[in-house]
Amino acid sequence: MSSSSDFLAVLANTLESRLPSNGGNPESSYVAKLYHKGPDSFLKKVGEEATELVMACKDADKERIIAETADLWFHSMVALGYYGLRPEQVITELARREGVSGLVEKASRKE
Ligand SMILES: N=c1c2ncn([C@@H]3O[C@H](COP(=O)(O)OP(=O)(O)OP(=O)(O)O)[C@@H](O)[C@H]3O)c2ncn1[C@@H]1O[C@H](COP(=O)(O)O)[C@@H](O)[C@H]1O
Repeated sequence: MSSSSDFLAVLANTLESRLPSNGGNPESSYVAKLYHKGPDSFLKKVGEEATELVMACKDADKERIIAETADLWFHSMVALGYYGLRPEQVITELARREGVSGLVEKASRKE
């Protein structure tokens, strides 16, 4: 397989193709169905998957942690796609933060 970010880009292209404006069919596609129903449908899933990830971590169940993280990332990407955003933009934001301690960044906000 190509790099992880390439994979995310391919998945994002698939999600984009499921938008109503691109002819996504809610009868044959789970993502198109979410987009057809509107933001509440996938925002609810983001909340549910985050909670399920917390529970998997509490149980220290590594297989479930991976599966629930995949569900959370996937539904977050569905949200990104709906708002016309790309995973590359999230990766760019994380890269921008690279090397900046969270403690230092937080302290800089208090000034
Ligand atoms: N990565 C995923 C993916 N991960 C999870 N899911 C679906 O997300 C749904 C919700 O997961 P849950 O565990 O909450 O299952 P559930 O209890 O049945 O959920 P609900 O009934 O409440 O929706 C399930 O139907 C999963 O199959 C996914 N559906 C699609 N993809 C990707 O999106 C692409 C496009 O999918 P379609 O639009 O369906 O063709 C696919 O080719 C995949 O690459």
